[in-house]
Amino acid sequence: MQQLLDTAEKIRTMEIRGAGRIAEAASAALRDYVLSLKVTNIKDFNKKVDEAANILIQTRPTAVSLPNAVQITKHHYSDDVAGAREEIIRNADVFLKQAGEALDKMGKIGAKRIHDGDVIMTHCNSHAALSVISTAFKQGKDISVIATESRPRRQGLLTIRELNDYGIPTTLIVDSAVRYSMKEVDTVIVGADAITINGALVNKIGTSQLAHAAHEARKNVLSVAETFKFSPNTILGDMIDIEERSADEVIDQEILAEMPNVKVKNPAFDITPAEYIDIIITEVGAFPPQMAYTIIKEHLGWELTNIG
Ligand SMILES: O=P(O)(O)OC[C@H]1O[C@H](OP(=O)(O)O)[C@H](O)[C@@H]1O
Repeated sequence: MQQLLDTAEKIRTMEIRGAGRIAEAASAALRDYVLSLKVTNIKDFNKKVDEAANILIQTRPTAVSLPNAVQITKHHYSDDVAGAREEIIRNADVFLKQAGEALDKMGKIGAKRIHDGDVIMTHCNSHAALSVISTAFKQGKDISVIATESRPRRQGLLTIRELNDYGIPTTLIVDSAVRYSMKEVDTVIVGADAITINGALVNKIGTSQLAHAAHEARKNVLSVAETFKFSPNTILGDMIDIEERSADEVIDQEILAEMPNVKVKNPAFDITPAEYIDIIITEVGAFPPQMAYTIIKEHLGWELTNIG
């Protein structure tokens, strides 16, 4: 259990971050947990697995990849412990393999949307978006990138380092320079923490103003999202919970304490309506956001049948 708690803590503190990475870490943690679980009764086994699953799911509320990965991993049909354990281990191994392959597939599909000479704007640090950008570059396309800083945690600094290592010409801007810089941009490429049934994109705070500015300037907006980032529960009327993080990510607590009339809001994500997104690149193809229902039914439909 300690190993699983350590992974949960790393996800909560964002030592492990990125919607895809937290899903993979959670799936692996659950697999390793059942490997070490010493119970003989299937009821006890299921109870323990559910408890562990909930610990992982509760670490971060927004990225739906996390509960989806946990559900995919823990779902089994066995009525004995050995069989259930085997199924869960297999589920995790398949999920981790497919998640790795998805990045490559999305890279190849998305790169078709990038042309020689394109200037791409990206936000935060998305491994999925970077897969598309790096694939296009490796194909020999002459591209450059404008990357936002992504306050308050400045994940943009991770992005520019990775782009630099690929050898891709990159410009770093502060988040408030997005609209000013849009005239130079051909295509906006971002990741996703969740896609809702109405095709809305939930992603790092600031994504919606970037997409709004792109829409105004008639520039393309691509989101790169594995199918496990689509939210089945939004079909059932649930809303995506937007994570509020601590004020000290934004301002020093001591300075804030000097100003009793001031409070800080630090939402980690925002919602971009479907009409500002041209296409969502998944590992099974490029879809308009309006096709979210089909993707959920075909790839995550199991969860709907699970809900009473
Ligand atoms: O799965 P990949 O594409 O890596 O990341 C997807 C999204 O996850 C990140 O969230 P955070 O930094 O964990 O809060 C960003 O919002 C990013 O766009």
